[in-house]
Amino acid sequence: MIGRLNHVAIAVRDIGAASALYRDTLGAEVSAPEPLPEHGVTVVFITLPNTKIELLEPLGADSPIARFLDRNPDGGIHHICYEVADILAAREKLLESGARVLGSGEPKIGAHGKPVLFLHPKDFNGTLVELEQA
Ligand SMILES: CC[C@@H](C(=O)O)C(=O)SCCNC(=O)CCNC(=O)[C@H](O)C(C)(C)COP(=O)(O)OP(=O)(O)OC[C@H]1O[C@@H](n2cnc3c(N)ncnc32)[C@H](O)[C@@H]1OP(=O)(O)O
Ligand SMILES: [Co+2]
Repeated sequence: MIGRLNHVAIAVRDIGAASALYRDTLGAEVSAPEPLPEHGVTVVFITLPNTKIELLEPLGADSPIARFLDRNPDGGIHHICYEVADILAAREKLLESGARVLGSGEPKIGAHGKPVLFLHPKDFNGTLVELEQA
């Protein structure tokens, strides 16, 4: 079902400082910050030769990453995103297997303009999984 690793997301308190670290210290290609109110985050993408790193800073009072940062004050790896060819077919198969699809269960449009879904970390070895339709 899953294909390429689309991105690894890191939750941060200060996306400006984290961007500067990747750009100036690690010499990476870093995008401008983009606020995504429907996801409760501001996002920056770092393009690597084989995948991307997604930096996430909380946006708004109900950000889904606020509690994560309370528990991990220095930030940390928040989720991994795998590509799937057909997100609705993937969802049906996962639900049949007993996995929990987060939120309403309906895909939202993600940072790349494509449908995304999230799977509960307790069902995937303690790792929050995002699926993005390729
Ligand atoms: C930029 C757009 C998009 C893209 O296109 O790439 C994005 O990536 S948006 C990214 C932000 N959006 C989301 O994360 C949406 C899905 N997330 C959620 O619905 C929630 O964050 C969550 C996963 C349900 C957790 O919510 P929270 O309020 O923190 O729940 P709990 O505190 O009750 O935690 C329950 C349990 O799960 C553990 N947990 C929580 N988050 C993670 C995590 N990121 N990785 C691993 N484990 C996690 C938490 O520790 C709790 O464990 P216990 O204490 O043992 O019960
Ligand atoms: Co993501």
